[in-house]
Amino acid sequence: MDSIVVTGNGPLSGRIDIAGAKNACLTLMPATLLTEEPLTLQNAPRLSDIRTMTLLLQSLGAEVSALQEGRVLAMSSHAIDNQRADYDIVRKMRASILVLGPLLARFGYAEVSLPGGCAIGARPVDLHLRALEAMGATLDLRDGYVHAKAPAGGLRGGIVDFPLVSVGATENALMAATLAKGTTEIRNAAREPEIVDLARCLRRMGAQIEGEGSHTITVEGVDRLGGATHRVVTDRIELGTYMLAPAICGGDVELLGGAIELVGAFCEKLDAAGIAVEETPDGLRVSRKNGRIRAVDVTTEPFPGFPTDLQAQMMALLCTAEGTSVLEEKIFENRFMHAPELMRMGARIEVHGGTATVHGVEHLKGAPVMATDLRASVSLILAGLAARGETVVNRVYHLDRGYEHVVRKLSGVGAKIERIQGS
Ligand SMILES: CC(=O)N[C@H]1[C@@H](OP(=O)(O)OP(=O)(O)OC[C@H]2O[C@@H](n3ccc(=O)[nH]c3=O)[C@H](O)[C@@H]2O)O[C@H](CO)[C@@H](O)[C@@H]1O
Ligand SMILES: C=C(OP(=O)(O)O)C(=O)O
Repeated sequence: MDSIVVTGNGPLSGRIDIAGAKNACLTLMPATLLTEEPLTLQNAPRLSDIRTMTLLLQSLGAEVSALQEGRVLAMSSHAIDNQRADYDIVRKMRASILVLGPLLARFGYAEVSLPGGCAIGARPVDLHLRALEAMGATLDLRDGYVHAKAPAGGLRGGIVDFPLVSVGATENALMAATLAKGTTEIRNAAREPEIVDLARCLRRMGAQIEGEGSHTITVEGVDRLGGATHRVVTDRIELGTYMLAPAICGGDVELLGGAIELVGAFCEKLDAAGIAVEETPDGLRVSRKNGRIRAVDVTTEPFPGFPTDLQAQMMALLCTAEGTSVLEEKIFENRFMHAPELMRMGARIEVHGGTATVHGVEHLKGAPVMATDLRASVSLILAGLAARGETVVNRVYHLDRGYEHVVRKLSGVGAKIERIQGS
């Protein structure tokens, strides 16, 4: 298995291109299932999760071609001949559940393997299922699969009232509602930029949607959707991750394609920690002058709050802050697995349930560490950039799910980082 070797070597400077969002692309791709006309996505990230979604769509009979070195995905679902999403693919990626709503809405039937738990938490899909039931679907859980059936005549609009905010369940409900008969109101909807991006793409395909980005989304079902070409929104998590690179080891880096509105709550915490962020014509510039980072407290929340997907990376920064920071993880019940690995590098962290208390130390020391999930992996790389000596991050396949060309991007701004091929 490959590993990444990072050696702390001082301030960074230069520019990093931020890719299209993994989490937007993973919901835009299943939207192809809603129409027999072509859907083309531009600014797609080149990631293993995107390849997994490609395989899943192809297993259903969709045509998916990666053009321009993977930056453009040309898809067509005119010949879907299978409505069963198999365990072998679904188990690799939780976002696979996002084919359920579109398949059910267009074909009236779908079988999708339950994705199961994962390292960061149990992550049930009950809210996805409740949303589809509110549109008249009958669901049966058998042999580890969800067997979903629409009523005769297709899904019907209804009230989907989520008891808690779920990004994926909002996406499934939104996609299904576009082809349901009548009006669907999605209450307590997620407001993430990826939801807004999905709604914009669906609207280009002919859907009638209002209210995306607010708590209530209203969808007027249409008989059919057409094709579209859509540019995937910037990846706010990749953006935040690379904003932390100059924050953690000093310097001045411009993030091309970045925008404050994607990372508002995160920028407020950087400001409190003493990191300067300014808008430029091409994106955002982050700089850190001399002196230590200040400790800050962070609580993860649904958008527009501080994202759980940046919690691990923020913890890496706070390990060397002056003072004590408290991080509260409110979205996933087991998302501090990076803490013991950071402690191997000399960090002082105490974890009690969903709270991690980080006592800042002067500096971290390089060590061999193990990546446990996607964002944990990159937090260890960030910590390694600021540590004294060499850090070897093992098990980097998690990283390939969500970060394209991480070595090229970071070495382009002066970091000492290389990938070692495993056996
Ligand atoms: C592919 C993708 O876009 N992944 C993102 C998406 O995941 P995902 O869509 O899976 O996350 P959710 O927003 O659904 O999860 C939020 C919380 O709701 C719970 N829940 C969710 C669904 C459900 O049916 N029942 C239930 O109890 C989850 O266990 C979790 O505690 O949003 C998360 C929260 O911002 C991000 O960390 C993930 O990177
Ligand atoms: C948790 C993440 O992704 P997924 O929902 O695909 O597991 C993530 O992007 O940090």
